[in-house]
Amino acid sequence: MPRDAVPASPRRLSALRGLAPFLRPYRVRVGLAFALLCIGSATILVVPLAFRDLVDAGFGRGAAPGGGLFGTAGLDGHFIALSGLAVFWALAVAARYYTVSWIGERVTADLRSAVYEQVLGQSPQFFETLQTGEVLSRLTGDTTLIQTVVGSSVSMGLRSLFQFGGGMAMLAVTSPYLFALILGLMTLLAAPIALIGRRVRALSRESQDRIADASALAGEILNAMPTVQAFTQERNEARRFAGRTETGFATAVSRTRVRAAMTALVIAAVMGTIIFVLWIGARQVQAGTLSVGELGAFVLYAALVAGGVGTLAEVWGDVMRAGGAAERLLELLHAEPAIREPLRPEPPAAAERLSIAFDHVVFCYPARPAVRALDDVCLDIAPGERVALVGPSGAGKTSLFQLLLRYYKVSAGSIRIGGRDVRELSLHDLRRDIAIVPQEPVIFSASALENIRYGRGDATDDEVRQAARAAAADEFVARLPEGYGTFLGERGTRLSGGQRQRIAIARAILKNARLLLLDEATSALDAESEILVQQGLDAAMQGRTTLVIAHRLATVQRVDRIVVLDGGRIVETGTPADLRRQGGLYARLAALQLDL
Ligand SMILES: Nc1ncnc2c1ncn2[C@@H]1O[C@H](COP(=O)(O)OP(=O)(O)OP(=O)(O)O)[C@@H](O)[C@H]1O
Repeated sequence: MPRDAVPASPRRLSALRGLAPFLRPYRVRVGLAFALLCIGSATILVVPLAFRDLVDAGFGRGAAPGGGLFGTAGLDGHFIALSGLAVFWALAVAARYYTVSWIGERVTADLRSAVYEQVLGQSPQFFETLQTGEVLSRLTGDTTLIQTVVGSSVSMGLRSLFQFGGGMAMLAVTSPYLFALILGLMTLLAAPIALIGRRVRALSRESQDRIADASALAGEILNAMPTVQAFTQERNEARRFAGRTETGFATAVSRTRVRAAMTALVIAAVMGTIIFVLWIGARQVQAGTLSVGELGAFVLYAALVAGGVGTLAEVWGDVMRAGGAAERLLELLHAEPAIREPLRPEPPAAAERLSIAFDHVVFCYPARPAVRALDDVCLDIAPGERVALVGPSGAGKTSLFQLLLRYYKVSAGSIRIGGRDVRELSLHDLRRDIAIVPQEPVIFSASALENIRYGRGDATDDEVRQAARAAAADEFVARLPEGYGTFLGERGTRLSGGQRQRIAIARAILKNARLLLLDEATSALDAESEILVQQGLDAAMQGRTTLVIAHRLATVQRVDRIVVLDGGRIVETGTPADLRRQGGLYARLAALQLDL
């Protein structure tokens, strides 16, 4: 079901209350806005009275002495007073508009930042179930809805409510008979207009959904352009998009048709009522039971009431939609990260080199609780030792890295770094001690310099260059059009796979952490650059506890120990030479790869 089509429920509206903490810091401004709103509304309710006196004093029989709004002022006096009222009203409206919009923008900005910060603290498990596109749409679309409501709809609604309530009261005071007439006509016309209004709302939601469909399709396809072109699907994709746009057009047209009919009905109803009341009122004026000014004031109040009702209907729709938006945002805001920080974290170990210990570690991914990705893994790694993890695809090598970084909770057993259980360290301290080169390096849309500096924000330009040299990245970066200042494009699209990998290695070297994790760090490199990068990595591994995942066994011949994983279990450990002698899984893999 499209999310906007969810019917209104009290729960959705009460979600708006969850926004109160965001308004609280600005309560003085909120109070000011409310005061301005009251002043503005009161002023507009006085205008028809002034109008009545003006007409009666100027053109009619003259106001009763001392009975008008401005006492016994003459025609000029009335005009001056009326102009004064108009200026005052204009100023009050402008001041209210500014204050309320300011609050709306401020609250939206605070809400966006708060939600974003909360999302950044979530563990990877969170992103497995919630698509990033969904988070983005909540951050932009839903916050904009709330901005509309806080920054204008609520004040418009309150103003219209005042206008409606005040107008009705003044109508009753000005002429009870005509008021009763109008009330009767309005009740008669309310039902058909409300019915059509509901249909318009449903259709406009539908047309929004159709637009969202089309842009979702475009988003996916634009991200996959090389594939689309390689399979020469441009025409098909254009047709698919045009199809969805057409559906959107058809929905929009049927909405417009209903809306046009409704506009005709509303105008006819409002004008009909006014003309009818004017007619009856004119007869009363003729009969001398009503003054011309009173009739004029009555019509003005009737227009105010009609305007108020129209705005209230519109605002109600906005408020309902904002209720849904608030619900979705608060859901993100109150999402508890699956990985909890310890209440009283231990300080990290002080040693220069850190040991790692996996103690009977069992691990199932939350998405597949029945499958053990790691099964009773026990592994002690001495400080400064270099250990290679090898094994077939899906054996659980990357999962070990994920657990070291505490992206997930172990299902059983424990992991210690430098003697401290990872659960007792703060996530910040734990991850500060780990430099990782992931399987698929991430390049940000920034310069080469900034991309490497991501490893350590306070590194000098010289330190960045040194790290780049160690990762054999210096030479290719220097040849880029603007050297280190070259913009690398979104997701690093302007680099080759091997170049991306070297940037990631330089970043990890620059971080200079006590543990180094390499996940197939050199898989995308040609033989020549691999030798260069390997030299850089060898330098980086010096004196550092290092875990290397490698499929190509040639790259891990110089490590201290090889651990062979299969189906989530450690099946062999030893030096490369030992393992070949044992004639197990490693020996088979080595025979395939090294002895060709
Ligand atoms: N997020 C996840 N949710 C559920 N299962 C997962 C997830 N990530 C990995 N797995 C599963 O866990 C098992 C181990 O995966 P892992 O990535 O650790 O293997 P690997 O040895 O690193 O493989 P490769 O060498 O291909 O990278 C695989 O069967 C995989 O399908």
